[in-house]
Amino acid sequence: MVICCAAANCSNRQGKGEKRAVSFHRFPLKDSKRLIQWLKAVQRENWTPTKYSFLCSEHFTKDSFSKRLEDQHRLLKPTAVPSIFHLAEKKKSPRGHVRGRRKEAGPPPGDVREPREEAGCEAPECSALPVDEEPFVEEEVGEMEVSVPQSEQGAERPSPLEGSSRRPPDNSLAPEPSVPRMSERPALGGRSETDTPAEAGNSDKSGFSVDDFTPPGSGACKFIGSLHSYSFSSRHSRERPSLPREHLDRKRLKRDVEPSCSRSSGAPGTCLAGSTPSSSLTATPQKPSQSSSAPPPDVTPKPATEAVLGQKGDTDANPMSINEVIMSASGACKLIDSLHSYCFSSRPSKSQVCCLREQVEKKNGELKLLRQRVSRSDNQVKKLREKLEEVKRFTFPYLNGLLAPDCETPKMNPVIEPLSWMLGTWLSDPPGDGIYPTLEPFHYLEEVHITHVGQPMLNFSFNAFHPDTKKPMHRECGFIRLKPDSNKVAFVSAQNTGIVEVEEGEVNGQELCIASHSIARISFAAEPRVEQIMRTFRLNAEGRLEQTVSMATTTQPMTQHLHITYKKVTP
Ligand code: HEM
Repeated sequence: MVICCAAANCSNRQGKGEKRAVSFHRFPLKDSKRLIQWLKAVQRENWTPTKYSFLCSEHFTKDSFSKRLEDQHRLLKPTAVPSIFHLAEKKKSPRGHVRGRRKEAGPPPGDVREPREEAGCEAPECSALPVDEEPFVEEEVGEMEVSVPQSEQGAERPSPLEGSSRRPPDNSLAPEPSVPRMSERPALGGRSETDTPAEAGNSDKSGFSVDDFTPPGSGACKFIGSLHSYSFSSRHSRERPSLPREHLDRKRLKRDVEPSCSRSSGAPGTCLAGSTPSSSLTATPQKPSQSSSAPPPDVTPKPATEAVLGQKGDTDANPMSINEVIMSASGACKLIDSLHSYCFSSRPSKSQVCCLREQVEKKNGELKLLRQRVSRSDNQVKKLREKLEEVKRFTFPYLNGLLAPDCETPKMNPVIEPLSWMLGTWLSDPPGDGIYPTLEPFHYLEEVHITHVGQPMLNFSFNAFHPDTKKPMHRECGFIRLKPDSNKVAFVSAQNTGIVEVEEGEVNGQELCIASHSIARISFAAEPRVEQIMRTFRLNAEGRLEQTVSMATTTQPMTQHLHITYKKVTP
């Protein structure tokens, strides 16, 4: 790491051949009031300091410094404001360097990430210093600044006021005996002396490890961690708009991971760049004795840049404005931290969603089973209905008419009105009685349908069943007509025994008396032949329909054959 002075026309940098020590001091990023004072004094346009920006001690008056009691080490006073600048002219530095005016739109000089070719840090070793030029970086314990004394190989030891140490010519990073505080610091940088940039691959090249922001196994946190990286990289890009991103990344990769001891091959423990995390901008002074009595230093690897330049809590600055610099110092990380908080707080919801999804899938499975059960039940119900219909047909065949679907009854023809009392469905009640001289008495069930369809006639059907077996017996059907404007009735019937007959008579009130007018029979009808038939229908006082049938055969005179009473079951 090379630290350069951010002042225009100042080429002071750490590690450059200097005859005298110059210390470097961070910009007071956390003290907005004083930061503005610094920026006004620096007078650099379109530039914003970052935590990697420094001013060298040449821009401060002598009274800006104080001495630490313990070792007379020079400290920048917390109220110091730079005031010594050479802004207008080019001049040759006392050390022979030409101070070129910095490019205003270029990346910040003095920034440790500044490319080597940029003004103010043009030394080729800026990004990869030879080991023997590896800068001695001392973490200044005074408030605000990191004092980075530079020493030249073989140069005289600088005064305590200007710096603190130099490295031995043999490239040993052994501490200066007069600066025990440094010698007591082991190589606590983000990497050990044997680390190589490749070995530090887990660390972001900006000096921040992805793991710094990413809890293991957390995809969301990795994303948020990338926001951190973007926060730094995007600013970096804005500061170098003319450079391709790959170029920038390559440079940053190379430069940012190299703390002052990164390439050191010196003896272990000689790396003085490894500052502790306490090297924040508000670090309090340390006594030399504290080091000797302090517990063993934390050897946990730290991100390289953090180890060298300060805590990662010191956010980089946004180059857009001073206010944004201040805001970004605290706001950006707060925002990202809040994303972390949201990330963690939202996880229970995600698990709840997963839980609910499992429940929904489970319910869907149950619903599928229920549908299968309902389907099976529907089939069972269908089969049961079919069985019931079959049972009804066999048990109460005369009820078929009752189960017939309803249909709108047409308006009755007035001609048949005298016979309207016969309309309806009738069931035998009690069973009918059959008698005849040649027969054993018997009983039977009968279902009668007497209807009309709007025509001037009645339609009838008589269906007899065996009372025990329910098997069909005698059946006949036909029509009953009325002669208009009279009570004369014609009864036309066709019987299953092979007889077709016409009976005529009169209707009187609720009684119909008819007698055979003509009887026809099939050639193979059973004997004895029916010679004459007489019937009487009446509606009795109880509202029941009664029928009486008498007949005369070739062997028997007119004798009653049937009597039955029906109970009306439908209109
Ligand atoms: C107007 C309608 C009917 C006429 C004209 C009629 C006529 C006859 C005749 C001629 C016989 C033979 C008698 C004999 O052998 O001497 C007979 C027998 C018989 N009829 Fe009727 N019948 C009628 C209605 C019924 C009805 C509604 C039943 C009810 C179940 C019935 C049941 C019987 C039985 C059981 C016999 C005896 C066995 C047989 O020959 O089949 N008849 N019927």
